[in-house]
Amino acid sequence: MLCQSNDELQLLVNQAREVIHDGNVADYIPALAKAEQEKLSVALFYPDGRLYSAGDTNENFTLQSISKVLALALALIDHGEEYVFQRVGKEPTGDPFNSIAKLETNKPSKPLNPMINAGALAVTHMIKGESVEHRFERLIEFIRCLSSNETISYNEEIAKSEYDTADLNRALAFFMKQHDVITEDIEGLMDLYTKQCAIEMNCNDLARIGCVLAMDGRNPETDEQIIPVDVARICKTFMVTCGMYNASGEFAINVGIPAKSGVAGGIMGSIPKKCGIGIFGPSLDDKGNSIAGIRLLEMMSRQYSLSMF
Ligand SMILES: NC(=O)CC[C@H](N)C(=O)O
Repeated sequence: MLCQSNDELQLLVNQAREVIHDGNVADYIPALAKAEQEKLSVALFYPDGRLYSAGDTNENFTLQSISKVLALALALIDHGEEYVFQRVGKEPTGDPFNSIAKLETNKPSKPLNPMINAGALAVTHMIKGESVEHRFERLIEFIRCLSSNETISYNEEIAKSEYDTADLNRALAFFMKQHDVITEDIEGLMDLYTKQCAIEMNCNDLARIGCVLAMDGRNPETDEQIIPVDVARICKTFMVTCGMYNASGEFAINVGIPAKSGVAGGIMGSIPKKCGIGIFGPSLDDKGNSIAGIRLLEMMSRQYSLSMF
């Protein structure tokens, strides 16, 4: 049986806190280094509207790489599968999320999947709109709709901090421009991408988004089909194969659910037909995943038999 109370979750949060000091907060984006390492929160959102949560649940965090799943959904809605996958692949890399290595060795020169930075930049490039501002407005409206929260916004300080220091991402983008995967002005794309990564919410909002994906793209409360069924399926499949960076294989064995993490410490889980999970814990392991968040999911998976496999 799945979790039925906040108290059950609180016990798991207390146990998972034990590993917090085995990790570190991300600091390659300077503003992220200010995060409080001890924070930890979790929320579960069920299709019948129940929400269970524990820990620092009011704490806001930026989506970072979790936004890659949502940008992919919008690009697939905008262009369809064929167009998108002509420009970005479907295979895991086994490399760190910001690696440039396989961009050069893979032929034809396109990023291997939409969950690594190169692939995400190519996907964000595909979001339709009349200007960078309009494209960002479309993406954030989409995310407001998915989370049923009209107040979702982005963190300007973190967006600017990443924009000012994102030279590795610029390098990835310029490489892809040389190979016609990206055709727009790179500074505009970096502006859009860094704002996308800085979209902010708490674990309750994230659990609601996870639940929409779990319910094949349908908002269980309003019955609105926000994401087409096939697009939701593709997103969840990438979450399984590439969602936890180059720890996705181990995570599939130890936890066994579609999940996507970000370097601010968020993890979005989506258990097909059952529920959405939102986690925030900024202390990261050496692969860049929330160390206590992973521990929490491992314990939840065992206690509630969550693995799909
Ligand atoms: N892994 C992540 O969360 C990376 C996102 C971050 N904004 C980057 O592009 O480097």
